[in-house]
Amino acid sequence: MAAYPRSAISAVAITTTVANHKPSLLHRHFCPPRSPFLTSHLIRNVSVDLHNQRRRLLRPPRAFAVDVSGHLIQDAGATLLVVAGAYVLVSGFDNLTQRQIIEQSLSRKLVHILSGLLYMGCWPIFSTSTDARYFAALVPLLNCARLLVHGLSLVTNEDLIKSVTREGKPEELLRGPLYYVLMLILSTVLFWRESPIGVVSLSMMCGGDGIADIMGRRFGIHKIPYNKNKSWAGSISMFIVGFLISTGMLYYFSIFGYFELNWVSTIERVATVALVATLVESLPTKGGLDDNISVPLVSMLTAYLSFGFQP
Ligand SMILES: Nc1ccn([C@@H]2O[C@H](COP(=O)(O)OP(=O)(O)OP(=O)(O)O)[C@@H](O)[C@H]2O)c(=O)n1
Ligand SMILES: C/C(=C\CO)CCC[C@H](C)CCC[C@H](C)CCCC(C)C
Repeated sequence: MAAYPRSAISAVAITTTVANHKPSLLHRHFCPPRSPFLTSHLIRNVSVDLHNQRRRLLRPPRAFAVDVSGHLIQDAGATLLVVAGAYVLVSGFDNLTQRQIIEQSLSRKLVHILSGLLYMGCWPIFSTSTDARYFAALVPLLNCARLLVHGLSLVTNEDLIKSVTREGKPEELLRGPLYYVLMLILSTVLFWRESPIGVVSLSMMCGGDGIADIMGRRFGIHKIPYNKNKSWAGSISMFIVGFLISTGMLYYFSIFGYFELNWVSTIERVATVALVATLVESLPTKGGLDDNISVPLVSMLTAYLSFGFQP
């Protein structure tokens, strides 16, 4: 850094800010320029017109404004896109159920598996702004409002009821589906894409718990000794698929650089979370906690204890 005249460094910082719109302004102000061509070019400019360069030095707030409005547009666009995606998913499964291509119970579980996983899969399209998580959380929040309005029968929407309830009663929207979107909001705001805790917990709730139902209904002949409503097929599937989806999602987010993981210890930790979540899901819960609350919460606690808090 000492090799560069201070004026040239500031000029480069401002020029690169306007040209690149990268997130950290401070970082760019204190890093040497990357291109030697750019440096010599700017040094020439600076020596020719010091007055103009001083005027440019007064402009960082403008560059900052460009960054902020860029993030705002990106986050608002991403939110709209994901809201539309959620609408298409629910209507699409209603359509498949109406045409009797799939049963209502399968549609409900596929919406359960896909909506949360696709929602997480969309997180990288949000900006690097600190507010991005709140924009993302708007999507389950809007769905939460939708479930409340229809669950309380203030408005009737057959599509939503057919694709996400078991018996087709509006009040069912106020249980499993509502808890599900509340957990999406909680995890988004608390952990976002920056911590493995939220990613693993939501993967267990969406992928693990969802597959336990699908496999348990089809192949669940052998029941678990302490719970005649659950089967070995359901629980073993939950453990294996929950583990695989969690690891896959962690890998996906690590590709974007949101966190770096030691894969040997990560695999052990994810296996622990999957095991604890599967055990909790297999317990008898007559009138007790819904799986959409117990599975993500116990996964968060176990992941917190094994990964440590990485907000
Ligand atoms: N470990 C598991 C989990 C579920 N199932 C089967 O999957 C179906 C649904 O289970 P579950 O999700 O626990 O039922 P509910 O809580 O009543 O429904 P939901 O969670 O979908 O609201 C049942 O046939 C159950 O036997 C299973 O065999 N083994
Ligand atoms: C049936 C469900 C739970 C019962 O166990 C899931 C209910 C899902 C909600 C009605 C819809 C949630 C939508 C997500 C917040 C966003 C999905 C976006 C994506 C791009 C499809």
